[in-house]
Amino acid sequence: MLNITMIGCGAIGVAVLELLENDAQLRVEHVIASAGSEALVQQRLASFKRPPQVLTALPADARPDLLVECAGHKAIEEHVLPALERGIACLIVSVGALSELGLVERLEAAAARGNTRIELLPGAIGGIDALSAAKVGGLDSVDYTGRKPARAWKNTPAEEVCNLDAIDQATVIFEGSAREAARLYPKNANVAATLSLAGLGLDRTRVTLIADPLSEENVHHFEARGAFGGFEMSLRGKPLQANPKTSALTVYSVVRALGNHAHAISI
Ligand SMILES: NC(=O)C1=CN([C@@H]2O[C@H](COP(=O)(O)OP(=O)(O)OC[C@H]3O[C@@H](n4cnc5c(N)ncnc54)[C@H](OP(=O)(O)O)[C@@H]3O)[C@@H](O)[C@H]2O)C=CC1
Ligand SMILES: O=C([O-])CC(=O)C(=O)O
Repeated sequence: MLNITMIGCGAIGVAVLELLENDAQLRVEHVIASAGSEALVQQRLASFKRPPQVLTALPADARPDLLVECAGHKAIEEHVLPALERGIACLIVSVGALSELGLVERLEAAAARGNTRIELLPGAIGGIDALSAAKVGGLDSVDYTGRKPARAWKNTPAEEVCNLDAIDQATVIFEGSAREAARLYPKNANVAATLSLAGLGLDRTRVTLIADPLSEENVHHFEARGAFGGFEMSLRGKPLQANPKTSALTVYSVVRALGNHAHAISI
């Protein structure tokens, strides 16, 4: 059985724990919460048969098989980098964090010192395997459009672009590079960053973000062209009730990735 530590226990974390509750091969022993949020997280876990222990940092002697980040950009600096140094393999969903200059190199160096690995999870998008394979032959362009219901853009810079409560049609709230999208919309542009890291990079991947009051889905659409030919995909994700910014597929992506570490055949 794999012993897992999870960072963050919000919409994604709780849903992952629910799916793993009866899993014979994967066990989340510890959850790392923000300082001051331990009691709240314990409350969220109260109905679990064997709730994980809630901590605010990984104990010095803890050696989980895997550490999975489901928290947000700041958790990479705070928890993932030190865990890598200690040789703990890490899975990351807040891929947009890697848009910060120098962070990719710091993660690589920490993993090399710890002789371990980092896995960036596809989260709310699919087709990352095809895109990163296409990159081997050379890519010419990758264009991504992220469309979410207006409420998903609350408390983001989109509020300065339009009145999210008043718009009655789809409204473009951002056009630019994936690097800038990830900086401005950390909770909404992880897909943009993931596509960039798999494909043309953060500065050459073109991003359009749309607030759509007529949509109930988080729609991720991208088109890639290159030596391999062309490829486009549209993924219409259902948002999680607990957090409309986040698609349910992100939860399944975490469970799939953890399962791939435990099962004899990974797919
Ligand atoms: N790759 C992808 O496709 C996607 C990635 N994401 C990423 O996943 C993250 C989590 O999403 P979601 O669960 O919906 O968000 P939530 O806000 O529902 O939950 C995040 C939880 O993590 C906790 N947290 C934040 N920072 C830290 C920290 N440094 N250490 C420990 N706990 C922390 C928060 O606690 P508190 O509020 O008490 O700090 C909160 O409980 C998002 O921020 C986003 O970056 C999300 C969707 C898709
Ligand atoms: O969950 C989603 O639909 C994607 C998301 O928030 C992101 O790209 O950060």
